[in-house]
Amino acid sequence: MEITAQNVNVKIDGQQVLHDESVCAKPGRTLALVGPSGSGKTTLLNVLSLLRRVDGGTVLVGGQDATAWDDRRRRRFWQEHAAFVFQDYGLIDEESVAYNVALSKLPLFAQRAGRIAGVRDALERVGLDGRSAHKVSTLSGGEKQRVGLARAMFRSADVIFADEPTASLDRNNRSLVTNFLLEEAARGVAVIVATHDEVLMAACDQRLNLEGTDQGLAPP
Ligand SMILES: Nc1ncnc2c1ncn2[C@@H]1O[C@H](COP(=O)(O)OP(=O)(O)OP(=O)(O)O)[C@@H](O)[C@H]1O
Repeated sequence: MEITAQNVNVKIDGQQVLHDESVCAKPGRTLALVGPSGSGKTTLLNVLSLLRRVDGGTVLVGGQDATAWDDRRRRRFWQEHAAFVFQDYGLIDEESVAYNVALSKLPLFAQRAGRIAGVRDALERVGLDGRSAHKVSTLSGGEKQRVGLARAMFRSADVIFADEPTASLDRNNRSLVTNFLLEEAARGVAVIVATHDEVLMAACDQRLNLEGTDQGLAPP
């Protein structure tokens, strides 16, 4: 699913955070939003994922103008098409790891049982097999991040939004996240990632530098 921002402007507390930014994330490609701290990477990621509304410009989702979509329409997009790999994003601390991975995708009994093969596979891929019954509140920050990744694997989304997905991980787990994002792109997903991680940004095939020029390598 293609996600496009056209001349997007965002002001927060009177500060112009995004100024006429344009970018296009395509199915099967990885787009890295890069730039120094405070340059607006997370803000642009939130705009592209419809979590934040714009003060000017247009956001197109699959060719449709999504700029004025109401809450119901945006929720449908998140449920049907998107996966988020955000730190702590949407994890329910008091529920089990399996429940958090399968959230809203399985009948209740199956979520509770945590025995579904897809959940087990996803947890295995992120190195959390054996932890499925543990409460998320008992996990470390990096482990929680991997639960978010397992959830994204389980969802089979059309577009993945990832905010600093390798922060607070060790080298092995950084590679795991990077490989996952590349594999998802290889199967046709549009991957959009805000990152400071030079290895991850180098692995992406398009980069938007928010503090200057577009260094995109991919043709439009
Ligand atoms: N909710 C908010 N309230 C006030 N200011 C905000 C808010 N969200 C973002 N900003 C401001 O917008 C600017 C861009 O923030 P953003 O988080 O998008 O940057 P970033 O490039 O992702 O930074 P980092 O690399 O540090 O995560 C910053 O100056 C930040 O202070």
